[in-house]
Amino acid sequence: MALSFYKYQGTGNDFVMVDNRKLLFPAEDEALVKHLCDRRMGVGADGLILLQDHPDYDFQMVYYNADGRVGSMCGNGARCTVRFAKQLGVIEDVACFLAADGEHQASVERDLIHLKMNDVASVEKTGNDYYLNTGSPHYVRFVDNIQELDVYKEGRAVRYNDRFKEVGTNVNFVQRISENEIFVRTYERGVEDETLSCGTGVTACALVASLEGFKSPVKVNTLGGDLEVSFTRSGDSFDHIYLIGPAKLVFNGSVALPEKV
Ligand SMILES: N[C@@H](CCC[C@H](N)C(=O)O)C(=O)O
Repeated sequence: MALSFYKYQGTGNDFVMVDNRKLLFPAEDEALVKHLCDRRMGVGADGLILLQDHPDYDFQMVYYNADGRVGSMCGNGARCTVRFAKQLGVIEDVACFLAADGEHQASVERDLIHLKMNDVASVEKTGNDYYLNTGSPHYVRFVDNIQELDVYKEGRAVRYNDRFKEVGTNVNFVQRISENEIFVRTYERGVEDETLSCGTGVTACALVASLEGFKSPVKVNTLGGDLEVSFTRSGDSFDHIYLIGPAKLVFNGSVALPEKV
């Protein structure tokens, strides 16, 4: 049996996308999702996303990390899903959809997707670092040597420390580039490696940057490309948060499904 899929990437965070409006995908099969995300034995991706119908929304996105487990909110994946929905004719240029952390609005504006993120009620300061949830949990640390940093080693040290080893966290490293520009590298939970960008991570870092004097909008450079985050801040609470950036179709195809072991 073969599965039709589309491969999308949002600033290098890449996803296997499946039109699951007929609900034919075995959504409980973690081993299958992990196989499809495997970069040698499968299609290869940071995650897998099912686009599904929903009675109250234009569509619902179901996100899985590359480890096969259902994940939390995926900002880059959501931007790719909006582009995918437009490609399928499910939407035109605006969308109201359901994700793991609730309802999101989005719009397609030429080659950029504008995604409204959920409000952030507070940010925890821990030493010189920060911890917050932008739909997924993010630990944020400012550094001065971001290009030389061993993100895998330093990210895993936080992700598997006594506080986070059970449920995990994404770990972001931030360097100031100019008065309103930062560079972000992310070790991603559930991928268990550095990804070229992480949308909820970029959002978290931009909000934290504003606690350190940056003003909205914050330009965020990542290894996979550039994004922008705009927001309204009141103390350490944030709303009207938008993650803005490109999302592109890379290829589509069909993949043989492994025989059940
Ligand atoms: N890459 C995603 C984040 C996906 C969820 C994350 N791996 C987690 O498990 O928290 C993004 O673009 O936000």
